Amino acid sequence: MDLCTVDHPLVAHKLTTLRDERTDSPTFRRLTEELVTLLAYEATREIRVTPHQVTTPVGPAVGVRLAPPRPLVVPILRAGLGMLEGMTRLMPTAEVGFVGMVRNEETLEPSTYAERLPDDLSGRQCYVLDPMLATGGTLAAAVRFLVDRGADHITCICLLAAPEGIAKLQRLLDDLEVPCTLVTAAVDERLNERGYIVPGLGDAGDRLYGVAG
Ligand SMILES: O=P(O)(O)OC[C@H]1O[C@H](OP(=O)(O)OP(=O)(O)O)[C@H](O)[C@@H]1O
Ligand SMILES: O=c1cc[nH]c(=O)[nH]1
Ligand SMILES: [Mg+2]
Repeated sequence: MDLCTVDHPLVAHKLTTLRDERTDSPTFRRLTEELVTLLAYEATREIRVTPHQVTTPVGPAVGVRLAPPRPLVVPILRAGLGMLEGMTRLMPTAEVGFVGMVRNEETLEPSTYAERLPDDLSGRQCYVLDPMLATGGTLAAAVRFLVDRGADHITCICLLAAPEGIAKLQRLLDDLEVPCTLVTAAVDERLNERGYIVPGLGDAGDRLYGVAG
């Protein structure tokens, strides 16, 4: 798995406000969308295009357009839903599939409670959205799921990643035969004893949807 940490002052600025415990839910949601749009620019570098000719008011121009089949964007519910709008704004023709996963806060093991994806993902480029890569269990299971369905190119977009989670993802996806890239705004210091990213931003799902603010 390739790792891309997006090093950009605007990303760092927005991420700092996102981390701030005083940032309320509406602002948190808006910043999440803005950050995803910035990360998506990097994350879609390998998106497949095909030559396409148009006529400008002055004459013919050869350009490109996205190649079929349409890319698939997969937010991991619940927190990943906060990233969907920011992604589809950049790629409005993408198809969207959903996976609902929750981490057991005692064992830190993920379980899947919902899934709505195309049955056959052969030849599809997939973009998995989840703000937090902590122990890595959730994202590893989601990537496996997509590859088992035939996806042949996977890009995961996270806002924050822990070194432990990146290492686990590398280990668990070692045998993957399709290209897989992780794009993140930052790699933080470590996980705490409860599996939370330090310094992180707390519980992303709660800050997006759970806590009034
Ligand atoms: O890397 P891991 O250790 O597996 O943890 C990361 C997962 O935890 C969070 O979701 P959570 O389980 O809290 O569900 P939620 O989105 O409904 O809040 C986060 O959005 C990831 O999906
Ligand atoms: O730091 C963390 C770890 C898992 N899930 C979160 O929302 N935050
Ligand atoms: Mg949560």
